[in-house]
Amino acid sequence: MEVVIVPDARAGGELVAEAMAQLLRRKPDAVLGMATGSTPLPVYEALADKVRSGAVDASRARIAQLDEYVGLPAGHPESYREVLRRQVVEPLGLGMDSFLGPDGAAEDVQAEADAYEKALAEAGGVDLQLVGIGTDGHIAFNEPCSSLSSRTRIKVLTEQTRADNARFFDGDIAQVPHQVLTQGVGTILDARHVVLMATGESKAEALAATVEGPVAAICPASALQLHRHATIVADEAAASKLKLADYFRYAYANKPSWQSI
Ligand SMILES: N[C@@H]1[C@@H](O)[C@H](O)[C@@H](COP(=O)(O)O)O[C@@H]1O
Repeated sequence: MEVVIVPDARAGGELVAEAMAQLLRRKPDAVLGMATGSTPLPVYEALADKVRSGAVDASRARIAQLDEYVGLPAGHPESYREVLRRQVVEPLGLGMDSFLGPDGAAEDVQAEADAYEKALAEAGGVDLQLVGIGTDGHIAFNEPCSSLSSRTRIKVLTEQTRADNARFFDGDIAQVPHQVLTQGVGTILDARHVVLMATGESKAEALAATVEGPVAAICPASALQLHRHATIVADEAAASKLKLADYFRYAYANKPSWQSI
């Protein structure tokens, strides 16, 4: 995996948005897997700027959802479908016909998960999957000890993740659902390129386990070590516990100029 240490979240956002733009120039109907949370926001802002300025045409892009709360009523502002509609689909000038995602309000949740796997396969698979990381090393909503070959399915959140996400629910953990639908670790590994973005000190420990620890289900993000094209984009604070940080900086500074992330 390549580890790119950037000065701040804004620089990371620009780098990842440019990789998405390059992909769209090469493959205009690419499937972009988009994550929720605070971390990817600079990517979405930078990509929308590129679309507005005409630097890239995203009109044929397809947007795929990573995970979703179970049981929030359709249209709930914190359902990830709504979050991605506000933060990605609309700013890129797309309609929801470009969007792929499971319905967290479906009655038969496992059937919905299976249908989502099928929809992703029929769309030709995800070209670039952006993920964040939880403080416990989760990717999407694959909590510690998730199967590293899991597919989209229902999961129960840890208390820590619910506490971390309570800020989106008026700071009230009681409003954060216990159950979620999430792409599995195996589903994420099927994407052609996976980009994990991490910013801030609170992610430093999980990031060190992801990059330099063993591949282990206790840190689901460590499964990215098995991916042939995984890129970690971390700011200085998130990278602060990496033992090989100097090597990663050196490698990035000396890579071929034609090679993007
Ligand atoms: N399901 C999401 C993850 O996809 C995200 O990576 C994580 C971290 O969010 P943040 O980027 O806000 O720290 O939050 C949630 O748990």
